[in-house]
This record gives sequence, structure tokens and C-alpha cells, in this order.
Amino acid sequence: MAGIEITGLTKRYGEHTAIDSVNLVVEKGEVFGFLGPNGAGKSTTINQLLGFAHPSEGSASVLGHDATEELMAVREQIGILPEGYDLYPRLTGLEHLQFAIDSKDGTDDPAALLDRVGLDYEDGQRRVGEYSKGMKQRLALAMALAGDPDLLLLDEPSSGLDPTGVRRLQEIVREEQAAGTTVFFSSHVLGHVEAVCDRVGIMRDGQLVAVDTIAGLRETANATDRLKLTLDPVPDVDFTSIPGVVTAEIEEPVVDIACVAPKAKGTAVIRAAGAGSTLLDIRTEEPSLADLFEAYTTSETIPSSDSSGSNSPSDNSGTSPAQQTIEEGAE
Ligand SMILES: Nc1ncnc2c1ncn2[C@@H]1O[C@H](COP(=O)(O)OP(=O)(O)OP(=O)(O)O)[C@@H](O)[C@H]1O
Repeated sequence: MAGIEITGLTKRYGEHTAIDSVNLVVEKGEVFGFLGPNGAGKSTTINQLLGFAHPSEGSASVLGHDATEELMAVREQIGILPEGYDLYPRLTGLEHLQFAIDSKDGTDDPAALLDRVGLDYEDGQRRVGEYSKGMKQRLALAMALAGDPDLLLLDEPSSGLDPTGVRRLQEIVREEQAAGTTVFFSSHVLGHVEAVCDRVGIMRDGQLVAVDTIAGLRETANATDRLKLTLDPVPDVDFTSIPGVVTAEIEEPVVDIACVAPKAKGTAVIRAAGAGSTLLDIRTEEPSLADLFEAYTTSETIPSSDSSGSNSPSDNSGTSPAQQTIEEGAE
């Protein structure tokens, strides 16, 4: 049984299609990052998983239960940190937590949950109306963890968190995964996603345009590695004539080379040395998730490969829109 299984999921608001024929399988125990620009359809998809709205077409199941028809069974097993959660200003943090524990028939110690998200017991005794934004976010995360859920659904969990809070969140995600919990979360903080996710899915204009590991996305996007050579002097060498080098920009004393073939880096170093230059420094950079995000969400043609249709670690039968241009994909 999958953690999440989404099949042909479409949601229309009047004439507007918010999500369009989304297919996705997230395996149990997987940490899955759900990405996309503003308005791409992430919250709409998550809301369908939470049974907040009926799909126009298709279906979504969570831990084997239909998200719409078996809402209560789903809710009992999952922890939710939704976008725009409601907290009650007059109630204390501890009262919120006790409510969350009771609603799951849980046995958690509220003080331990507070500690887990980095809130003091004294914070827990204060009314939530006095909380800062980050404290509210920590409390909402603690509420999602109540009742030892089998699946965590987190919409922008790092919103409002300071760097210590983000690190704590990452530790919690890893601890939960080690305990067998499936974690599905949307985030615009790509460094955080990169740090904890097994795979990511990228939404664009309501469609799921990529599902893969970050290494897989790098391969499919044919994204360039960067090689920065600090040379004394910068030689009169045409680095772009090296097979695999895409661009070579000189900003004395640095030559910044973008290349698609790993071998090109070694050749560039040998050519520079052969021209009599002393190599003062060498740096290489792989494309970051932010670079990949840009490639998948702003370029006219969505990167694709034979394997880009795989939307599950064990399933190669997905329906990612390979070879599809944005114009063709838009409704
Ligand atoms: N209740 C609604 N009524 C009408 N349109 C809606 C509604 N909810 C969402 N939409 C539209 O659906 C599209 C997807 O919105 P959604 O909130 O899912 O995006 P998102 O990827 O979560 O964006 P963000 O990163 O800004 O949170 C947007 O064009 C939005 O305007």
C-alpha cells in the first residue's frame, strides 16, 4: 500500500483549472518534497489529500483510504500542518496540544511535544495570542506530530521559522522517517527540501511536470556543472572549443566554465596548465535544486527523458508530460 496515490486528479474552480490530471505515487516511509511556483497548484493538491474539497475528476488516496470517501480513517492516521491553520488566541499552547492529542486518542506527553519543536514549557502555559509567528508555527508542527501519525502532510512547514527552527524541523523529518512515517511537504525553501527529501515533484501551471530524485532531475535537465579556475595569468585559450563546455566567461583572474560533460573539467585544467598558467584555485559546483527548479518552471520546454515518466521508485508507468511544451500543456 502506498503512502499517497493520486490518479488523474483534476480540480476546477469555474472555468479555471487549478490542477490538471495529476498522477503521483509516494511510497510509505518516503520523504517527498512538493514544489512549484506561486499558484502552481500545490495547496490545491494538498487540500484534495486532506478531503477539504471534492475533486472535479480523478481520485486521491492516503494510506490506502480514499481521501474524500474515507475522510475520518485518513484523518486518524495523519498529522496535518495546513496552510493558514487556525489557532485560538485565548487558549494556551498546552491546551492546543492536549486537544490535538485527545482528538487522535493519543498518549503523547504535551511537554515532550513542546520540547521536540523547541518550545519551553513556560511558552506552553502562555496564550497563543501572545505567540510570535515562529512560535505559532512550532506549535502547529507539534500538533501535527500528536498521536504518532503514519503520514505527515505539511504545507510550507518552515514558514516563519528561524534557522534553528528550520534545523529542528529537518531533524524531526529525519526522525519521523526513521520511525517509518511518510512525509509529504510543500516548500519554497529549496535548501531545506534538498536536505531532507528522497524525491521531489515539481508543479507548474496545475501539472506535475517532474517527479524524481534530485540527482535524477539533474540528469534529465542536462543541467550544467560549473568549474571556476583562478589562473595566473588567464591564458589565451578558447575553453569553449573543449567538447562538453557550454560557456566560458572570464573575469580576471577567474575563468567560469559551464559544462555538461565531467571530462571537460579535466581537459580545461590541462589546457590552462599547458598554456603556462599557474592554477591558484579550483572550485566546482553542481546545479542546485534552485537551478533545477528554474529549469523546470521557467523554461519554455520542460526537460524530459525516457525515465522522467517514473512517478514512483518502483513504477515506470507514470504520465509525466515528456517532450511536452508549456504551450501544449496549458489548458
Ligand atoms: N478556492 C479557489 N477558488 C478559485 N481559484 C482557486 C481557489 N483555490 C486556488 N485557486 C487557484 O488555483 C491555482 C492554484 O492555487 P494553489 O493555492 O493551489 O497554488 P500553490 O501552488 O499552493 O501556490 P502558493 O505557492 O502561492 O501557495 C491558482 O491559480 C489559484 O488562484
